[in-house]
Amino acid sequence: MDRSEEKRALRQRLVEQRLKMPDRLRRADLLQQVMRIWLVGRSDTVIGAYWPIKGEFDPLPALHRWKEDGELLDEPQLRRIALPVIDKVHQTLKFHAWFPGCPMEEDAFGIPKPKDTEIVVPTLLFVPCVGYAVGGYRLGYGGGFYDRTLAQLQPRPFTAGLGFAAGFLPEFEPEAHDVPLDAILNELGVVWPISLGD
Ligand SMILES: Nc1nc2c(c(=O)[nH]1)N(C=O)[C@@H](CNc1ccc(C(=O)N[C@@H](CCC(=O)O)C(=O)O)cc1)CN2
Ligand SMILES: Nc1ncnc2c1ncn2[C@@H]1O[C@H](COP(=O)(O)OP(=O)(O)OP(=O)(O)O)[C@@H](O)[C@H]1O
Repeated sequence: MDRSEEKRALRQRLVEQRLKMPDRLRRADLLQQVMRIWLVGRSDTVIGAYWPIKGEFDPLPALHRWKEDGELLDEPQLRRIALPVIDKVHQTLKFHAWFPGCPMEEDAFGIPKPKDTEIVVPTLLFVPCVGYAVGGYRLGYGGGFYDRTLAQLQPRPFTAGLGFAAGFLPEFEPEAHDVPLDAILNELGVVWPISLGD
């Protein structure tokens, strides 16, 4: 098997396993808590996330609460959530404002995306992971959209991968185009960067 066939087989196995996860609700609840605690230390006002597919963790409930927390704190700048929209020409992602109930349409992969809302520039991106590894490396669906987007975005947003513990890949070998994530969170806590304690 060559590298791309190997990655395809690995993706398929991880997605099937994720869809079958018996305790996903509990694990998702834990990861929402990890996200909320982690976000307390950040000062972002625009966060990019994703509309979950194929058993991905849903980051939107925790982000909606993050947005409401900002309103309670009476911050001068309103907090905003954004979702990715594929730029067909450049094969990269742009981020459009999203709010519950916002008009949506399906993209080429059948993933709902905001319809005609404002383009915004997130300072933090939550990135969905099929698998992930030490070093901040990530396995996605093979479109290369995040790699291409991160290679181009100026200034580069802080990137935080989200995945379940079962997606951890101890033997993953990154490729030259893989842009490492700055942090990775799973339902057990922050798993990258590895903290060595004080
Ligand atoms: N929820 C979510 N939205 C997202 C992404 C994501 O990873 N998750 N993306 C992140 O980039 C972009 C869409 N990228 C995608 C790339 C490929 C496939 C896909 O369905 N691929 C085929 C073939 C996979 C293979 O080669 O193994 C498939 O799964 O059948 C879906 C989305 C933008 N939106
Ligand atoms: N910076 C880049 N410029 C051009 N092509 C790229 C770049 N980064 C990745 N690619 C291409 O995208 C393809 C898919 O990459 P990879 O298998 O790493 O995707 P992935 O990270 O799993 O997918 P995704 O980000 O869509 O979830 C590769 O064949 C690669 O050639």
